[in-house]
Amino acid sequence: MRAVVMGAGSWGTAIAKVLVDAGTETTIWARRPELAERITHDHANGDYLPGITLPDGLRATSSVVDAVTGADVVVCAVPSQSLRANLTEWMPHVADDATFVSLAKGVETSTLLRMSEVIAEVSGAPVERVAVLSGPNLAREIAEGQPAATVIACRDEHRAQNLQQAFNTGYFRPYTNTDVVGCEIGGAVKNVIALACGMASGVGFGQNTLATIITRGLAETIRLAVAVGAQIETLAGLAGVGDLVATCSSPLSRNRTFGAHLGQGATMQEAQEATHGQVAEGVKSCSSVRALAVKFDVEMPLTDAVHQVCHSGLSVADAVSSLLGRRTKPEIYD
Ligand SMILES: NC(=O)C1=CN([C@@H]2O[C@H](COP(=O)(O)OP(=O)(O)OC[C@H]3O[C@@H](n4cnc5c(N)ncnc54)[C@H](O)[C@@H]3O)[C@@H](O)[C@H]2O)C=CC1
Ligand SMILES: O=C(CO)COP(=O)(O)O
Repeated sequence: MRAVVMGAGSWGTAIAKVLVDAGTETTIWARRPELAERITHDHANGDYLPGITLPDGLRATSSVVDAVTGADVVVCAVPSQSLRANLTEWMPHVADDATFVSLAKGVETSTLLRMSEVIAEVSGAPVERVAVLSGPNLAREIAEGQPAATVIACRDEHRAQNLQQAFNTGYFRPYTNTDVVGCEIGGAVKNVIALACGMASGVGFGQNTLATIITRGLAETIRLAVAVGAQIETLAGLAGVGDLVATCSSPLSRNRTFGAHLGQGATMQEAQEATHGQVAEGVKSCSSVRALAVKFDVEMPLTDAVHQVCHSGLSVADAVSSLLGRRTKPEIYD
């Protein structure tokens, strides 16, 4: 099996290292030729993963044709809102029977499509050839070889099992799942909830508040996921609660960090500058997740609040008051 990782940001680079460590022949595509050079010659990607030594076996290129030609597995490692444009450019060079793996955690704002749906639409591939990799996987920890597990979801179980072998190392343990919808909704919504946790910690609230946001965030994630067609068990797994807890608790999370700046009183622009323009997917996905919730008639108060803070100028303090001022209700309802 020959894999190509399209995108040499933090997660693309870490997952390329995983693939090589798993014994899979791997190329990584970087937009900038100088970055491809550095990965090839210095075995480093200091912009995204400073201090990490990449394996000698990892080949890098900035040529799309060179990267994609002959690849059996195309791993899509660019941000959600730019996946469509990137993939459109790559497609003329992708093999007819290639398998796609999406790493992106978001929902397209212009169409409300999940990333696997965007891939199927742009590539014309049947959904059985599109997989998703998602779990509690902060890139830096994985690149350091810290143990973690993940989920590889694909409607074609046999394909998921082949991918499981391609990504399986002594420190990175993939489980298979056929519930692509559950994994994708879990991954997209946890970024929004991580923004809320960041806001709370930025304000100075403690663990009770964070646990409340994580738990109620999971409740609204489950409501949306099930409405869209997911299995509830997936949200109790690595791509649901696992990723939610990791992202909401870790200072390494870009979404949580972005939210923390807002909680400390920064404007959106200041938060963007403070996080050096790094992608915090939840900032855009809170709009598409909220729109999906409206479409499926699902109540998502935390997502609503994050959306209003990020896009309607609501202050974090007012968002807190409005969340706590809602009518009281039972913990469990449909
Ligand atoms: N960093 C992490 O710990 C994890 C990230 N993810 C997801 O993986 C996806 C990629 O994330 P990262 O690698 O962390 O992002 P990143 O910001 O570190 O890197 C993005 C890569 O995409 C490239 N790119 C191509 N077209 C682009 C465009 N139009 N705009 C911006 N960048 C473009 C950039 O050059 C860069 O190489 C995201 O959806 C993220 O949510 C998932 C799990 C872990
Ligand atoms: O998806 C992630 C961990 O699983 C990374 O989260 P951030 O994008 O918030 O850094």
